[in-house]
Amino acid sequence: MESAVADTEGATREPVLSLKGVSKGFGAVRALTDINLDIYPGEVVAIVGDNGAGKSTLVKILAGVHPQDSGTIMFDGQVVSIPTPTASRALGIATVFQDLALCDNLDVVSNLFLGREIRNGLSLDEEEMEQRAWSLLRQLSAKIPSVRIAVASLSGGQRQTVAIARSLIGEPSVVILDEPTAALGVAQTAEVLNLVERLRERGLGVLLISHNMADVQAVADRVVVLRLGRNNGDFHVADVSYEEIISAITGATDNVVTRRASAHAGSASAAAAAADASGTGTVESGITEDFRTHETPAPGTEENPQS
Ligand SMILES: Nc1ncnc2c1ncn2[C@@H]1O[C@H](COP(=O)(O)OP(=O)(O)OP(=O)(O)O)[C@@H](O)[C@H]1O
Repeated sequence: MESAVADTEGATREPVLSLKGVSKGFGAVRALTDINLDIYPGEVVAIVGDNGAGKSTLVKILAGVHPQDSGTIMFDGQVVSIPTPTASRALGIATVFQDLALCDNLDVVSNLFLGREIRNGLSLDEEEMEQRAWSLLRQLSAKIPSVRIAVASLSGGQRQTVAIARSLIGEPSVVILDEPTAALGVAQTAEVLNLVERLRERGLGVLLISHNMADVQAVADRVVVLRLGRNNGDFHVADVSYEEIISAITGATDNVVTRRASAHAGSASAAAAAADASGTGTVESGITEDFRTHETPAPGTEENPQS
């Protein structure tokens, strides 16, 4: 699936990461079948799909947790294998899992440099690490009150920020974020989405796993839909509607979201017609944004045989 594309200046770009026909099974369960995916430098690609669609399995293959059964992974144009998490990091893929893997009792500097401490002779160079920590956090426009406080005392958004900043210490080319806003409130979510934009500005390829369509539409350039372990859509976010993404996720063109959307469109156009007649304003759609709240195939049915 790898293909060069022309950027706005006309220069061709190659994907930094490219998957071709990647499949993975667990016993009788086909978690992924023939997955194709390209990520370009400076691009945020959201992976969406219902529960069990295969998102975590895809992340784990790229993070070196599970090897794929078949298919090819290319990184910077070279075919690679990713047998271990160390191999994934060494290639330049940084994965921030939902648990963040921070040490709560250690301060921000210690967490950022954990396992990659800077030394001055035999002792740790605390001053250098502290300066680099501030510099990195400033580049990310991160709002961290002090780099010398224990991570336990930070908010959820700040913890996510520290985990993402730590992933950058190894200077990766691709960052994978697994549901980075799942446990966050509105303001903290906005902070993390700002951070994702900073990653894109640094020229990184970002793979964002998300269940939240507002996040996807706010920050992603492209959205790739997985359904029952297969590719089921690859859209430019600017060109696709919320209802089209939901249809690709659920595999149905008729579901509660699309029905509500057309009902809203119907009442909106009726209201607009009435407003036109009376000279007053229009009506906006009020569809919910987390697609998991909508109809999904029941486990064990033909629609969802894997559950
Ligand atoms: N280690 C495993 N052993 C057996 N089956 C697995 C394993 N990991 C995943 N699966 C199965 O693979 C399929 C894809 O699961 P996966 O966790 O990748 O989906 P997901 O899209 O991340 O779902 P969710 O949104 O619920 O996290 C599911 O049917 C799941 O039960």
